[in-house]
Amino acid sequence: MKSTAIVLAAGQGKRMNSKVQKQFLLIKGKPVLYYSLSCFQNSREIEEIIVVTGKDSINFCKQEIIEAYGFSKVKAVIAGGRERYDSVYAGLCACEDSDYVFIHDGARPFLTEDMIRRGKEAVLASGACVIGMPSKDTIKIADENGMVASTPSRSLVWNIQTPQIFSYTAIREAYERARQQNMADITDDAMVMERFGNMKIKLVEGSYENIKITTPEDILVAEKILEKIQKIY
Ligand SMILES: Nc1ccn([C@@H]2O[C@H](COP(=O)(O)OP(=O)(O)OP(=O)(O)O)[C@@H](O)[C@H]2O)c(=O)n1
Ligand SMILES: C[C@](O)(CO)[C@H](O)COP(=O)(O)O
Repeated sequence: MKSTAIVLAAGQGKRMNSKVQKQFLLIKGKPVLYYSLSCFQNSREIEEIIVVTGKDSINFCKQEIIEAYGFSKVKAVIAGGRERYDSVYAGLCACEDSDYVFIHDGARPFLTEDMIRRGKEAVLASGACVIGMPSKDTIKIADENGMVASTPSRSLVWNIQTPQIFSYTAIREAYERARQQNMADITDDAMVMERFGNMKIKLVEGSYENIKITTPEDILVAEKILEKIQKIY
């Protein structure tokens, strides 16, 4: 059985507001993208990696990250699209003979082997799962006027992370159907499966440290997390 990691690094990083795209910013001397690639490279559960990046960053990625750090499982570095879901679709189209895909934000450096293993177990059992954590905050649903409409029970609310892991055939089919429709409000792959697929999605525990680097203060938080986990990369 072949598992492929699709690592997304084609975003503009507008909310980061930096000259260098956030996936290439350095945390303790290494690019953000390095950390998740390193985890997939060292994982026994992953056979190959596809990196999706901006058209203008393909050579940089190949030379300065994949060759420089010896990420031998990377099979292809391809151009993404305008939206995250376009980049995911490009990654899915680049897969060959994959049984399972781990779709991961390159902007989330701190996934772990344990998460990958838990995700693999869940996808083998159910065909679709997402990594996430129970919400620590109370969540409110707003109405169109910015007023509180309702409060879901916090015990049922999760914050969703990546990787999001699927049977390849099931997520590819869901994406093919979705692309015939309006995808404008789609923010993750589970939504594609929920709306256009045929599998129930298992929630699998990730970690509160599995943050997405989004705004400038996240880099400071990431440095602290890295100091804390003292991971040898
Ligand atoms: N067209 C896109 C948009 C996003 N991503 C990737 O999807 C992940 C999550 O997206 P997000 O954090 O929103 O990144 P950006 O789109 O770069 O950020 P922003 O919305 O601030 O521009 C990131 O690893 C990003 O590189 C991508 O591959 N292709
Ligand atoms: C996929 C995701 O990371 C799950 O939390 C998130 O939805 C990506 O959203 P973004 O707006 O592309 O950062």
